[in-house]
Amino acid sequence: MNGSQTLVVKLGTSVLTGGSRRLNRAHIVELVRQCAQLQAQGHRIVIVTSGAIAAGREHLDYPNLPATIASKQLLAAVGQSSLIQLWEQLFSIYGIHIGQMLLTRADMEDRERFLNARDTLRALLDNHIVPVINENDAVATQEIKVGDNDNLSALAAILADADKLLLLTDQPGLFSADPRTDPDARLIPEVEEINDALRQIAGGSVSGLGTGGMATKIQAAEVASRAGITVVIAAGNKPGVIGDVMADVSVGTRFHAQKMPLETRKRWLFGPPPAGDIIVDEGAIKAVLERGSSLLPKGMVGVEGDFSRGTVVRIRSQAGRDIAHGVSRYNSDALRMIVGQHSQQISQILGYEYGPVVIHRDDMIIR
Ligand SMILES: Nc1ncnc2c1ncn2[C@@H]1O[C@H](COP(=O)(O)OP(=O)(O)O)[C@@H](O)[C@H]1O
Ligand SMILES: N[C@@H](CCC(=O)OP(=O)(O)O)C(=O)O
Repeated sequence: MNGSQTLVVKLGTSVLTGGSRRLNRAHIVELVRQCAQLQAQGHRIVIVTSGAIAAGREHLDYPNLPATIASKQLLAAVGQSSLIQLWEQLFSIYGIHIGQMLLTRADMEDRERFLNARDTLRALLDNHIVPVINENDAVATQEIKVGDNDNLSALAAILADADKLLLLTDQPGLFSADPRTDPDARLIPEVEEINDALRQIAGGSVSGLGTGGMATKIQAAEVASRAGITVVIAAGNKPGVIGDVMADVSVGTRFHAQKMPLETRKRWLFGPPPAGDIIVDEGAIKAVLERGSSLLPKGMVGVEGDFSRGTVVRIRSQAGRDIAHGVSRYNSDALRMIVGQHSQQISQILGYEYGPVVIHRDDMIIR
């Protein structure tokens, strides 16, 4: 549908519990209703949900546990299942299916895992299933976790190729100081640029429910806005807030998406030097350079080097000309088997497939 947008909605523990010790079902169903309405209009919605730890506490009737990481992981393991059941129940009221994705930082930093997560997310969205994402708290160690769902939602927004990221919390937006402690704090409606002065006004969470407060929301806004995604921080209990953000009605604090988003997104994928070469014919060079096409197996004439799926490789001509660099959707062994073949043959030859293209145009930088 024309004008269809992808929106990632992050709901903090503060929103899901309404500041109480239990999940506020009546409030969550209202947010689900807004999401269902937007999905019916052709938009794509991704939910990033906190609340597993709070749900675990509620489910186990507020147990007396030592203040350790293991206790939090225990609570998250118990609570995540109640939490996902709740999302499932509430979306089913509107006949919408959900798909659970539990991620860690490791899923974003390893290229192959990044691509796998991105494929799953896209497949869910293509099939009108709402992805419901949380950090995999039960297994995430200090080294591999994102640590807070604000930053996780920014990564999810990049994965989903989102237009907008909405961080719903218990305040109307970002204030000039923490409104809980400073009665003179004013709402900041627009942020053009995130700088040190702005970072300083954002404090941590004082409610004891959330993780990170406004500080992690600003970090998330920085990551997402640099990737060309508009970010809004707003109150979860503001009537019609999700629809307002989708319709660009002024609400909460809006961070402008930065320019040249595609290149920034691509750069996020790149970094290491190419791990191998894909040699292509003249037809493929024309398609890539003149028509901005993805690279298909048909245009390949050879593969050099050993690399895994998700690795950055060079596309070059038979004469050795550097054409483009891009993320290969297949490993080098698989590519050697499908050199020169039609895309329809891929699954027959390999016994599996990751789609018809070898390197997608969105994952490619022309040299
Ligand atoms: N400059 C600020 N503007 C608004 N809120 C702030 C600011 N600095 C700190 N905060 C605090 O951040 C809290 C929201 O973050 P947090 O408790 O982590 O909630 P969530 O569960 O929604 O992520 C607010 O309740 C507020 O006390
Ligand atoms: N993953 C954790 C939430 C972590 C988090 O960032 O919480 P919040 O600040 O409330 O968004 C959970 O499900 O309890």
